[in-house]
Parts: sequence; structure tokens; C-alpha cells
Amino acid sequence: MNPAETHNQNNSHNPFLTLNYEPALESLGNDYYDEVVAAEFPQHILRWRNDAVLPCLGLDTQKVTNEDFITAFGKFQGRKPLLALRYHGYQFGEYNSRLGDGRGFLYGQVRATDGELYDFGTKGSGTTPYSRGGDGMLTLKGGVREVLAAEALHYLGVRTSRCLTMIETGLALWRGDEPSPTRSSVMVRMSSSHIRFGTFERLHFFRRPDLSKKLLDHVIEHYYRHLLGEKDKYALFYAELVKRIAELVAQWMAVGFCHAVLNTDNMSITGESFDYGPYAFIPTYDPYFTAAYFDYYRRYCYSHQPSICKLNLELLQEPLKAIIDPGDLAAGLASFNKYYQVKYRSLMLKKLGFEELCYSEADELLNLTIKFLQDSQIGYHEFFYEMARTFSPKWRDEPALVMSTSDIVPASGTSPIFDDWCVLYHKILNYFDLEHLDVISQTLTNQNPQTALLRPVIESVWEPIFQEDNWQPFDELIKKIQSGS
Ligand SMILES: Nc1ncnc2c1ncn2[C@@H]1O[C@H](COP(=O)(O)OP(=O)(O)OP(=O)(O)O)[C@@H](O)[C@H]1O
Ligand SMILES: [Mg+2]
Repeated sequence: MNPAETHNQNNSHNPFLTLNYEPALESLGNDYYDEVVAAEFPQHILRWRNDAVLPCLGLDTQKVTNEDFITAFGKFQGRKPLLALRYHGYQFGEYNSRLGDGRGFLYGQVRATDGELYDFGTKGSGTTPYSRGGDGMLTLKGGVREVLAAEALHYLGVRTSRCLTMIETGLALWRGDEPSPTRSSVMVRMSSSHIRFGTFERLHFFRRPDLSKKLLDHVIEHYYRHLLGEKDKYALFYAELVKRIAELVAQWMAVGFCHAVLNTDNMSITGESFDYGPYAFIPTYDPYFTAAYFDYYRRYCYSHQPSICKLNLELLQEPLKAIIDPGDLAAGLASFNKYYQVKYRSLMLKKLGFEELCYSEADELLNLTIKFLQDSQIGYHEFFYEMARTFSPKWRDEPALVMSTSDIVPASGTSPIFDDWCVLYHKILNYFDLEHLDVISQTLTNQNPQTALLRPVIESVWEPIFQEDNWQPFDELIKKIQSGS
């Protein structure tokens, strides 16, 4: 996006200031947050505006100027209070009581056109009481990476926060993991909620079950509304959270996403995915693929994600035990594996072209697919895209024709696993009528876009920004992601 010419205007006409804000969290009282002020930046250059989410806020994209974004989300004019939320969390297995919004705040909560409440939360907006000596800032590359991850995951069908905007702020930052000095940005995230597992953990740490209960009532009222009025709404809340998280992890696993930092302060109480730091999409199927260079023991590697999220849910039982019967909590968590497996199976079968596959061979196909992908180390995303690209009704005629026009898979007769896979896929295709093959082809295309947000792809759009401030490749990549191509 070319930052368009900006013009002065009266801030009272800024459409971001007249949205349906609700002081939902603020009204809980100041046990949960600290009021903070935003940093003042030397520069404000709008680098990204997410026009795709504006209609959901009831805004007409044509009527929102770049200056509106900058005054609201770069200069933070006209909105108060800005709230740094308090939370703790288990980080790489260790409890950390010195956390909280250290480089962000809750800008506001908005009732959107879908009737849901959304949080606008910042990242890189200055120091707070929780900065722990940090500079309160976000690097430009960090902003670029989070914008890309959120859009990519959203269009792949993952339940995720989105970025509303990202503004370059003109500071020189020093970071150990980027060539420094490096450029700065402030990002505004739109999420279903910024209440984290760690928000409850902090209240437990301070032995305040009264505050935990008040917060849980708030969570149910806003994010689990259908449970209001149920006699055992607290137990039902936990059971549903377990389901939401299990399904979220299944979504990550199917699209080949490794979050990288699954600390309990990065787990949302609504079951939404957020905080995209050192994440990566897996290049090939490697269970031990680890995205964060500082994750020395592979704690949060790709295949550990289901068990780690289950563990995080178990840790959340400690603060919830003051409100929910431990037996109910245990029963809720016991369903995690089942929810995960059902969702993962269904999503993977979709990637293979099947909306519903009740044949006994379904699991065999899934296992064989994973085995082939792991043994061959063929590109994970590339393989599914190639299936979609080369799909032909002829695949029903004989196994040797399955994917025979693709040059990324082994030639027929050269790989026993792949040959077995072709035999099975061919067999399953023959369960369907000829007319149904169009549906399979369409499902393959819908589920497996060509554009995969692999690290080299991110670097290929970052490099022109870094070298010559050329944002065109970044804009083009986002357009491709948003069009599902
Ligand atoms: N540059 C920084 N200055 C101050 N605090 C920071 C900085 N970077 C991270 N933190 C704080 O360190 C903790 C862990 O950071 P983490 O990267 O998980 O969160 P975050 O990315 O800053 O925010 P979010 O979880 O909302 O995406 C948080 O309390 C965060 O506020
Ligand atoms: Mg975080």
C-alpha cells in the first residue's frame, strides 16, 4: 500500500473515535489494569490498513482516510483511558509474575456489526509499568510479520486475531535478533479478547478468588453468552474452552503452523490464536520443527502443540478451582484429545479433497499421507497445492495416473510409500460418482492456496522494504493471501 497523501482534518470527524465503544473491561475496576499514556513518535507513516475488517466495524473503506488511521492509532488522539492489562504466565514452564502489557495497551472495545465485542490492542506503543526495562516498542519487521501471519491464518480458516493497522514510527531500535539499529512500528490488533489464561493465573497468585470470579462472569457474559442462565455455566465454560482450544490447535496443525511461544500469557480465554512473534509455517513435515531460535529444548515444536495446549488448559485449572469443581474441570479436559482428533482428521481430509469421508480407508489415507510427507520431506504446502493444481478425473482410471503430471512427487514405481498412497487415493476416488469429482477438485483448490507464508516468502517481501523501502511486494503478497490464491 502506498501511504496516500494525508490532509489535516478535525479529529472529531475521525470515524474511529465514534465507533460503538463499550467500557466492558474498564468497568471491572482497576484491579485488572493500569491506565497508561502512549509514546509520542517522531514519525507516523501508515504502512498497512486492513480495509477488509472495516465493514465489520460498520465503516465504509472509502470514507476512512489514512490520516484517520494515523491520528487514532499512531498519535492516539482523542481516546482515554488506555489500559495496560495485568497478567502473569508460565513461560517455557517457569511461572513469571513480572508480566503484563509491557509494550501495548487496550485501546478500546468495540461492538461490531456481527454483534460481537472486539478489543483493539496495541503493540509497540511505549512503556508501561510492565516493561521490565524493555523499550516498549515493536520492530517494523515484527509488525510486518504479525500482519502477514494473522491474514494468512485467517484466510486459511484459523480462528485468529487480525491486525487493523500498522504504522511506522521513526525510531531506531536495538534487537539481538535483527540487524540493528532497526526500524520501529506500532501495530493495532483486533481480537475477540485480550484476556489471557495468565490473567487468571495472576489473580490466583495474589489469592483473589473474588476477582477471578468477577472476571469469569465477565468472560461468560461477553464471550460465552449462550451459557448465561445455565445452572452449571462455569463447568460448561471450561468444557467449551477445552473444545475451542483443541480445535484451534487442530487448525494450526492442519495448515502447518508452528506458533513458537505457547506460554500461558499467549493463550486467549476465548480460544483465539494471537501473538505472532517467531512463528513459522513448516516447510516440510517435521514433527520436531521448532520456530523460535531460543526454544533450545524444542518445547514448542510443531508436534508438541496439542500436548502443550492441553497442559496450559490443565494449568488454568489451578485458578479456576476456586470457582469450578475439580471433578468438572478434569472431566472437561478429558475430552481434549477427542476434540482435537476429530477436528484434525476432518481438516486433513478436506485438504485431501474430501468434505466427508466415512470409509474405513479414511484414517489409512491420512496416516499414509503423513508418512509419505515425513519420509519424502517434500514441501508440505507444495504437495497439497500440487494435488489441487494437477487433479484430474483420470486419477480414477489407474493409480499410476494419480499426480502423474506433477514433477514434485516420485515417478510411479520409484517410491513404495508414494505408490501405496496412489493406490489408496485411486481406490477412494472410485467410491464416488464421476459428477462428484468436480466437488473434490473444488475442495482441493479451496483448501490449498498456492501462496504459503514460508519464511523465505516473508524474507522476500522484507528485503525490498529493508533495502529500498519498497512496499510493493508486501502489498502484493497480502493481496494474494486475501484472495485465497
Ligand atoms: N520491547 C519490549 N518492551 C517492553 N516489554 C516487552 C517488550 N517485548 C516484550 N515485552 C513484554 O514481554 C512479555 C512477553 O512478550 P510477548 O512477546 O509474548 O508478548 P507481546 O508480543 O509483547 O504482546 P502480545 O502477547 O500482546 O502479542 C509481555 O509482557 C510483553 O509485554
Ligand atoms: Mg505475548
